[in-house]
Amino acid sequence: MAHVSFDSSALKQFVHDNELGEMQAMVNAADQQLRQGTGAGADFRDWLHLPTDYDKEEFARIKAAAKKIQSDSEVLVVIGIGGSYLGARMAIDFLHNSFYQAQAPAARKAPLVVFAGNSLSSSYVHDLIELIGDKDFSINVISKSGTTTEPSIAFRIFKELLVNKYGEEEANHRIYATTDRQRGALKTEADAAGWETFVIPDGVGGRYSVLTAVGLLPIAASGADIDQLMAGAKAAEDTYVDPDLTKNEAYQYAAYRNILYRKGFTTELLENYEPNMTMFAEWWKQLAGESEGKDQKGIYPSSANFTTDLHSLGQYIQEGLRNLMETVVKLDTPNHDQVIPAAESNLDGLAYLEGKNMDWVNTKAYEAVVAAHVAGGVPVMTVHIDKEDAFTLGYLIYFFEVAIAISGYLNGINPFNQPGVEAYKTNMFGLLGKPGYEEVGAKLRQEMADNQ
Ligand SMILES: O=P(O)(O)OC[C@H]1O[C@H](O)[C@H](O)[C@@H](O)[C@@H]1O
Repeated sequence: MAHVSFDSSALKQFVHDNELGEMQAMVNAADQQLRQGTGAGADFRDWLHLPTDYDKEEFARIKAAAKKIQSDSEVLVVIGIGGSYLGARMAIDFLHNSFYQAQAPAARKAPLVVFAGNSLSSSYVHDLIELIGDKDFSINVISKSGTTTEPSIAFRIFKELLVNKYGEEEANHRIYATTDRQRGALKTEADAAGWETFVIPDGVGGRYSVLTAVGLLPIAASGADIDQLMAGAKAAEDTYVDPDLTKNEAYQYAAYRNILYRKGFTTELLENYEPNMTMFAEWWKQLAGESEGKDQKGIYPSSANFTTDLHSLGQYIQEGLRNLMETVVKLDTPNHDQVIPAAESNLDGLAYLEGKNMDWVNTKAYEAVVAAHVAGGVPVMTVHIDKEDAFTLGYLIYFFEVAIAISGYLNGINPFNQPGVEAYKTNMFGLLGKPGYEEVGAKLRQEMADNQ
């Protein structure tokens, strides 16, 4: 049974039968660029074989560190942004009880994993400090570059809190740094203080790093099964190797979204019918957006959460500007189902659903939405997942990673760089007065004054 399967049956009115086959030659070329390393960004392809070639010694250390954190901390503060944040966040949401954050520690059997350094909000930091209160805590600071502003600021604050609570020596046993093997400020500081460090391999970019220590340590600390996560990714690595579009569903997805993009469907909504998959879409948005949005082109990745957003965005999707395509990640079997109870009266008009399972209703909603949106001119693709467990998540992660890489090459860009994110940083450093950015700051301040 396929753990992840791709369904393009709702595309009939948007894509002719011949079109997929006509992408085959381009897909072969993209596959070669990716697998032979002949494409742009070839130095960042090590995620391709991570599920097989990961560092087993480090993997064991990750598990040991997770155990230690579980034994001595009620809270784990995970500090990171972008690719150093979203993977762990989405996986923890995906793999736990929906109210995991609110569960009593005994039921959770693991520390509460909270995230910081993913914004510059001072209130958020204040509130998190209040949440930690006098609880025992540890810090996992994650940054590939080791110099990103948001996590650096948060780390200063939480490190100070930790040192004040435990003293320098014990604090050093409660800080876990995940960073570059040898470069960057974080690595230098970690070495000087003797923190346990984990490596973000050189050949793995941030948005492709969830199956490295970046994702694995927080996920393991949360009590989820990282062996199964890797096993699922490995199964996907073995599955999506043949570039033949009749056989490779990840490549099919990449090809279809490019066919649709070239017809003017320039925004893709990643959708779910499970609230605990909201963050999965956030992870996917970085993966797709940073990989593909460059050289003044690329599909704009967006998301919607159903059925919730059918009552807000639904109107736009049904009848707004016709540049949307949708990709639903549809869970086929929920971990827990719920029967709609019988009631004495039928004042709510729900008698016709008595005794039915809620998930059956959810699936009918999905089928109804696909039909309505297709009729409204929105192409819909579906990625079915059979379960919401660690194995399936690993599989799903790999499905999207490989699909987005192929998709980027199909659109003629380097899927593994992100030059555009530097523009705002340079301006911000100028305005903040960072040494070396004085000229930028002066120029910007002048421009702002002129515009007043
Ligand atoms: O891990 P870091 O070096 O701190 O980077 C965190 C994130 O910020 C950057 O601005 C990049 O756009 C992202 O690709 C990266 O994932």
